Amino acid sequence: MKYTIKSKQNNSKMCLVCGTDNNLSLKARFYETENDEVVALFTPRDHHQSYPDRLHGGMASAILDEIIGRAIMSRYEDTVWGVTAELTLRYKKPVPLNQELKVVGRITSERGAIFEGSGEIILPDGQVAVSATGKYLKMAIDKISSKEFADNEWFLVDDETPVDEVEV
Ligand SMILES: CCCCC/C=C\C/C=C\C/C=C\C/C=C\CCCC(=O)SCCNC(=O)CCNC(=O)[C@H](O)C(C)(C)COP(=O)(O)OP(=O)(O)OC[C@H]1O[C@@H](n2cnc3c(N)ncnc32)[C@H](O)[C@@H]1OP(=O)(O)O
Repeated sequence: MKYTIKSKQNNSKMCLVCGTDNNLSLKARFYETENDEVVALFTPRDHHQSYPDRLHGGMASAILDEIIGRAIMSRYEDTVWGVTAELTLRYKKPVPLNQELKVVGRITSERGAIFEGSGEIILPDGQVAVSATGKYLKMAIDKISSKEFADNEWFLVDDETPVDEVEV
């Protein structure tokens, strides 16, 4: 499936998944698509491994958690944020290291302060390696972060080559 990209989301400095200044981070980039999903591109490295040549399940969980959490921001132009209350994973195939991988996530339901979503890590051959469903509680940004933090540590990183489409 081909996803048309609408916009790129911000990165942060220290997040384990999207932190640009965190040497251990997955350094993932996140894009909002025309069909209201979020797509991430990332390349797991040797320091993210569990068994040799295999991404640690906790790291797979981390990026799936984040992509669902980011899908709600996409729906509300960054005015609604969430914290994870529950996350369920299904590890179907080993996730390789040192190859660019794609992740897709979306919101599946919203009622009051709770939203739910799902996401998948997709292998280069198109197979789903890990899938997740999660439940989140909406939280005002001032309960999670300060204005100073947002001003200094939440920013857009321009791509050297702009990403207009992602084929998954
Ligand atoms: C512009 C500034 C930018 C700053 C950002 C910078 C960097 C960030 C970088 C990247 C990230 C960007 C976006 C990614 C977004 C997300 C991805 C990562 C998210 C996380 O990695 S986040 C860390 C892990 N996560 C936590 O740190 C949560 C810890 N935990 C709590 O903080 C509480 O536990 C809480 C708030 C969950 C509940 O607390 P509470 O006291 O409000 O709970 P309470 O009991 O009152 O429940 C109220 C209603 O929620 C229902 N409810 C509660 N828990 C439930 C559950 N598990 N399942 C089903 N329903 C549940 C109740 O049933 C009730 O429902 P009802 O009202 O209908 O009765």
